Amino acid sequence: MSLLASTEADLALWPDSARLTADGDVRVGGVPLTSAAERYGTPLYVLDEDQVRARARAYRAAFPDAGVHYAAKAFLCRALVRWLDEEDIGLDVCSAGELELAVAAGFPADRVLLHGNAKSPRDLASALRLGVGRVVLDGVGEITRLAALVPPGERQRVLVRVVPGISAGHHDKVRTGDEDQKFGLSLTDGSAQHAVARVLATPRLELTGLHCHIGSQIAEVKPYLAAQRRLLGLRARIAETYGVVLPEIDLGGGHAVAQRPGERGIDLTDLARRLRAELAESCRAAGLPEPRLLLEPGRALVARAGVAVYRVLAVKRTAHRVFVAVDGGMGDNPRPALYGAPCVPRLVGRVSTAAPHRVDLVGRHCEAGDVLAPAVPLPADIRPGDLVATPVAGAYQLSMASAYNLHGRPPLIATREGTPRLLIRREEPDDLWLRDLGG
Ligand SMILES: Cc1ncc(COP(=O)(O)O)c(C=O)c1O
Ligand SMILES: N[C@@H](CCCC[NH3+])C(=O)O
Repeated sequence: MSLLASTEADLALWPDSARLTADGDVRVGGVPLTSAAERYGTPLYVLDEDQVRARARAYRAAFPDAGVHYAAKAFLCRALVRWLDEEDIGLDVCSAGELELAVAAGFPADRVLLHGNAKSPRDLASALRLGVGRVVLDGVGEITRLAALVPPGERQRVLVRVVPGISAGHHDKVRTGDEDQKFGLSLTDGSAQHAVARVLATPRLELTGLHCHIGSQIAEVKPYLAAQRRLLGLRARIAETYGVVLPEIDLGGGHAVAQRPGERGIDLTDLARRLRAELAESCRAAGLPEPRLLLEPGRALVARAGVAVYRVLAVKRTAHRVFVAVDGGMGDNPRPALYGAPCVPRLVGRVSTAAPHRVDLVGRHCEAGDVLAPAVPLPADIRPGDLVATPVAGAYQLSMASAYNLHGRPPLIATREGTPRLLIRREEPDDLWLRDLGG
């Protein structure tokens, strides 16, 4: 990133509501970050409710006939679940914990999909007890385990997760469409076809469709078209062999957002148009009715709505570097350490006329690798007590946060029309000690 790009520090990556004020503060959802940091302490996560709702509406507008299921692993809390329900978005969960929280918040279980490459007995029992809409089968062994739990006379709707042989995404660790990884059933070695045959022969399961998820942070449309083609090919063979026309295909999530200045996220309108055109063409050629499309975006619904706010605790100059250490780090945002993911900080709360300097923005955890952003420009006069905020913080930060070094996890507030609401309180040392029974 050039030094200039950061001094200009436009708010393109920030929520649409973000406004710079004359004194160097930034308002998000009408709430000044300095006053939020004063009131709730730092590190602090801020989620702009209107931004989440706007993204949900953008999906509904681009995919009016599809089922859009938010991938709860990106971030989950009860208020968010209610906003999504109001915006007619379904959910994708991957544990009993996520499912139970959503249902406790009033989310209708029949609009939830349950995922997991290794579903526990509790995951499956919870899914059946709460009446989850669909279980996405990820292995042949799961077929009998699930069927055995379905009460007599009832049927559980399921999808089969297929490995389409197409992978994409920002890092090897999140590419999931290739052969020889832990997710899904291979088309190439026949496992997917075998699972389909088994499900069709299992009276307590109803196969509604095929699923794939090729990876995360994908900005191009082409990999989705290729994956859709594979699923439609299998669907056509199933129709030929068994006379069963599956009513759904699920292309998973993975839609990219801009994480750096100048970057672009996926173009939803283009994605929708090209998927729909190809779906229509392929089904016409096969002489089959079109299936309903399901999608599972996580990041693309919430990432840009989130901002993380930190307080600078220390500035250290060494022979070749300047370290700016904040009161968070890999505990609340493990993405830079895990994937080298970008993080674009800006000074908030005062105007600095000092020239930008390259610094390493680091956390306060006991690891040399606790670097939030290496070699990023911040004003040369940055000092302890300053606030630094990082945008695009709404996905896979708090949901992947840990209490490493017994620093509790940060709170999260929602902002809307100038009003902050505390949605998740700070995790205090007491919360952590309570689990330690001392014996
Ligand atoms: C099965 C499945 N669906 C959806 C998602 C959501 O991905 P993203 O947040 O990149 O949209 C994931 C995570 O990558 C996933 O594993
Ligand atoms: N946690 C990953 C994406 C999620 C992968 C889940 N299948 C990231 O931050 O990029």
